[in-house]
Amino acid sequence: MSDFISTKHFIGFPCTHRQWKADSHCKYVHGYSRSFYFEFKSTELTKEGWVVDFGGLKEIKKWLDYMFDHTFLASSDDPFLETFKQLDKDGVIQLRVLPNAGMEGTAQYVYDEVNPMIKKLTHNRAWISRLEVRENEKNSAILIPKD
Ligand SMILES: Nc1nc2c(c(=O)[nH]1)N=C([C@H](O)[C@H](O)COP(=O)(O)OP(=O)(O)OP(=O)(O)O)CN2
Repeated sequence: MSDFISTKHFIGFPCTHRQWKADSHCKYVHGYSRSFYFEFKSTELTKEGWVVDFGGLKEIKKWLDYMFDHTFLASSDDPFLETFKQLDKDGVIQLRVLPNAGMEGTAQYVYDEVNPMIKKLTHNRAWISRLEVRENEKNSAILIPKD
C-alpha cells in the first residue's frame, strides 16, 4: 500500500500582528502577506484517483479569508487586547484572536482548525501531513503532526 500526498497553496493574505513578548522590533504591529502550504496525505484515493479535490477546498479558503484577509491578529494574552477590542468595535480593525499570532502559533492554530475540516470532507480518508505558514519570502514555520 502506498502513501499519496496532494498539496494546496493558499496565497495572498494581508494581515498584521505583533509579538508582544519579543524584545526586538517584532513587538511593534507589523504586517505581511501570509500564505499557507498544505500537504494532505492518504493511503486510499477517491473514485477519481485523488487524495483531495483541489477545487473542493472552498470552506477552508473561506475560513482562511475570515482569519487572515485584512485582519489584525492578536495573541490572546496580549496586554493590549482590550484596546484592540475597542478598535475592532470602532470599525478600525478586524480583530482575530488566537493563542499565539507568530508563525509557529499560527501553524498550530490553522492545523487545529483545518485538519478536522479535511477529515470531515474526506470521511477520515485524508489528513494534513505537513503545513507551512509563511509570512514573506524569508520567514516561515512548518508543522509536522505526530502520527
Ligand atoms: N521563529 C520565529 N521567529 C520570529 C517570528 C516568528 O513568528 N517565529 N516572528 C518575528 C517577527 O514578528 C517578524 O515576523 C520577523 O521580523 P524580523 O526579525 O525583523 O525578521 P526579518 O526577516 O525582517 O529580519 P531580517 O534580519 O531583516 O531578514 C521574529 N522572529
